[in-house]
Amino acid sequence: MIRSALSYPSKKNLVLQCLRRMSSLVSTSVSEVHPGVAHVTMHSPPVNSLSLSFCQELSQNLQVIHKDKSIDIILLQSDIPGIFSAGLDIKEFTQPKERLMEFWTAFQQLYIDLYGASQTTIACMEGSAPAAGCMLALSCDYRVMTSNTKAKIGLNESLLGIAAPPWLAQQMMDTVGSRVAELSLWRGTLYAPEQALAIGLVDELHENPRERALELAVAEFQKIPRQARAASKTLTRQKRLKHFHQERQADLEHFVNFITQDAVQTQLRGYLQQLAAKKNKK
Ligand SMILES: CCCCC/C=C\C/C=C\CC/C=C/CC(=O)SCCNC(=O)CCNC(=O)[C@H](O)C(C)(C)COP(=O)(O)OP(=O)(O)OC[C@H]1O[C@@H](n2cnc3c(N)ncnc32)[C@H](O)[C@@H]1OP(=O)(O)O
Repeated sequence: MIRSALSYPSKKNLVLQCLRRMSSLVSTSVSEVHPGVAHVTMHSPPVNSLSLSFCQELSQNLQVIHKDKSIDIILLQSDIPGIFSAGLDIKEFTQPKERLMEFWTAFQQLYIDLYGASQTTIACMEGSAPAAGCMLALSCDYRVMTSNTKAKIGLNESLLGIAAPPWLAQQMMDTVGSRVAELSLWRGTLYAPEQALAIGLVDELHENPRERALELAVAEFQKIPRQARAASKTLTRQKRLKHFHQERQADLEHFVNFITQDAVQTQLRGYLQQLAAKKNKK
């Protein structure tokens, strides 16, 4: 089910391209909520976990927006209460090798499309963002998180018996500094909003992140000339993206070799069982 609320008819280009996709897309929608400002809304119940098709769809929507020169700010949000994104779909890790490769390639592409977006991007987190959910947020330029203490954010991969890929670990280091990242990576720390704010993992807490993000976009960010925002992003991100492209194939091989190890597969199955058991206890 795709929900599209393109409220500015003048943006024909964006509208038409999104409408064309509506028949095949199921988990994200795009809507222009203010001139130049687009919401990208994730809706893949129960927890917006990033499956192969979800990664591909999100990427495609971002690519459509990238081409639309009338949009200069993207607000990434979820409409599942209490959840931003649960990170990668763990069930994908148990698939055959060819599918694993396709999956990781789609996840890499999503990183490129979000981290490399020329538009200014704001993550509006009304709920938890573990692991690759945190990657989505780290790839944005600005992060507004709910002040609800039930929400958590961080890189918890080590608790699944795996590790974040190097480029995600690097995003964490770039954002919170090496030492805090180092500790949080091996501990798999998930931070409550106040803690996340204290270490600089998020930029602001707000009881209504969507409202705050739109206010920031219009009252603050759009006042800075678009080309200056884009050029500033290039200054800070170009080197990382260039390196990523150089290492992309090696990263893919590394992922497949790592994830297909028997010990890792056993650990992941155990983690999925823990999640199911937790749900049954509720
Ligand atoms: C030099 C050496 C380097 C080595 C590294 C090399 C390469 C890299 C290798 C690997 C990298 C792999 C990278 C991984 C990044 C990831 O994103 S891993 C995913 C991590 N995510 C999580 O741990 C989140 C787990 N989920 C939760 O904590 C909670 O579900 C929640 C998000 C906080 C929500 O809680 P809530 O109570 O609302 O919901 P439930 O827990 O009841 O869940 C509902 C339903 O959803 C299923 N589910 C939850 N999360 C996932 C998920 N990530 N994938 C798939 N399914 C998920 C859960 O099982 C329930 O399912 P149901 O019982 O069938 O309804």
